[in-house]
Amino acid sequence: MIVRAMSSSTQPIKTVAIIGSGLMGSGIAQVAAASGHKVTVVDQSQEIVDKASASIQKSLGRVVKKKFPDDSKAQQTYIADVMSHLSLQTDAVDAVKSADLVIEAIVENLDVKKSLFSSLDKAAPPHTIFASNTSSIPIKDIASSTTRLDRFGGLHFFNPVPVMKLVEVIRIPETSDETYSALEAFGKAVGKTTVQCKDTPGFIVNRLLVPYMMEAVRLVERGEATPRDVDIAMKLGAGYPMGPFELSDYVGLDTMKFIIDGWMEREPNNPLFSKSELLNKLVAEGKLGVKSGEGFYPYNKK
Ligand SMILES: C[C@H](O)CC(=O)SCCNC(=O)CCNC(=O)[C@H](O)C(C)(C)COP(=O)(O)OP(=O)(O)OC[C@H]1O[C@@H](n2cnc3c(N)ncnc32)[C@H](O)[C@@H]1OP(=O)(O)O
Ligand SMILES: NC(=O)c1ccc[n+]([C@@H]2O[C@H](COP(=O)([O-])OP(=O)(O)OC[C@H]3O[C@@H](n4cnc5c(N)ncnc54)[C@H](O)[C@@H]3O)[C@@H](O)[C@H]2O)c1
Repeated sequence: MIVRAMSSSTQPIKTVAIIGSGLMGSGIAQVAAASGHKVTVVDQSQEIVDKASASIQKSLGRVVKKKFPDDSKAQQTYIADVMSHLSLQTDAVDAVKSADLVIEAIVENLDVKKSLFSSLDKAAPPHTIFASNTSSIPIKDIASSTTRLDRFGGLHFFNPVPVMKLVEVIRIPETSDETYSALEAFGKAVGKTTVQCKDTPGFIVNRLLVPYMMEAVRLVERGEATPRDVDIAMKLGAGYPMGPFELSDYVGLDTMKFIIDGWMEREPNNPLFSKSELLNKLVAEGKLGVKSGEGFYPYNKK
């Protein structure tokens, strides 16, 4: 059964434009298409969107193995059906012209996000709702680049999107009740549990998770344990599915650095937000984690 969210004008959200086709954008596109929405995914080059298409198909391959075990025909039909709801392109302005909902999942940088939303605001129809998947930037700061504050909110998904069951729905004071309801309904329509949070640094999950991950890095910097032993300890001693170094590599060390730098700028005296030389060094060397082939650990380059 296809469950669709409602847009702020109480029309069902049928079409979704997702800007950014990296780790998060491709995952959000997958779950939105799988729940029957018409999805357009945008990134900066054809090469990047081709890579995203391949990664969505690979991820769907994992989904169908569970959904239709031992039925390769049903697996192929399902993948083809989901992919038929998806198109990938490089023109964001064109993509938002027919979108009921725009979800931004580009680099964690306020100026870049504002510049994108400012141009999309002029191109999207009046009813279109805008949402950011930012990990750490205040939604109100991003929304200030548009004229649709009442139709703006945060939709914070988790990595890997097809597996993680939560979406945080964030409202700013101007977000209308209709917009909030539509965002919440969209989260549910793509199969997630939603929680509400005010527009505070890191919302709920990252406000607790990122200081923990950064403290693990500082523990290693102080020479108290190796990353490997910290990871083993937190998995076996605290029941986490990944240790903090594995998780940092999975999230992306550039994203981690953007998050902590942004918070430190806002609250320079908060020791939970203090920077790490080790993290900065790895990012400067291009060691961004799984996506670049190396972070705290080496990975097989794909
Ligand atoms: C910073 C941001 O703002 C916020 C964030 O996102 S913070 C990060 C939040 N994410 C986490 O904390 C992730 C923690 N890690 C985990 O939960 C697990 O390690 C994991 C789900 C990533 C992988 O699980 P693990 O058991 O180690 O590996 P694996 O067996 O390959 O995968 C488990 C299941 O998920 C599925 N899966 C994993 N990745 C998938 C993907 N990208 N697409 C589809 N399915 C996937 C697998 O097929 C498998 O399904 P099965 O159990 O039916 O066989
Ligand atoms: N990585 C995570 O675990 C995670 C989890 C939740 C939220 N987020 C947030 O989601 C957003 C995306 O993170 P990600 O991990 O997917 O990053 P990523 O680096 O994997 O992907 C970002 C993509 O955005 C594209 N991009 C950059 N500027 C663009 C523009 N102007 N127009 C179109 N595309 C553009 C890049 O080419 C890249 O493909 C960030 O705001 C991040 O903080 C990340």
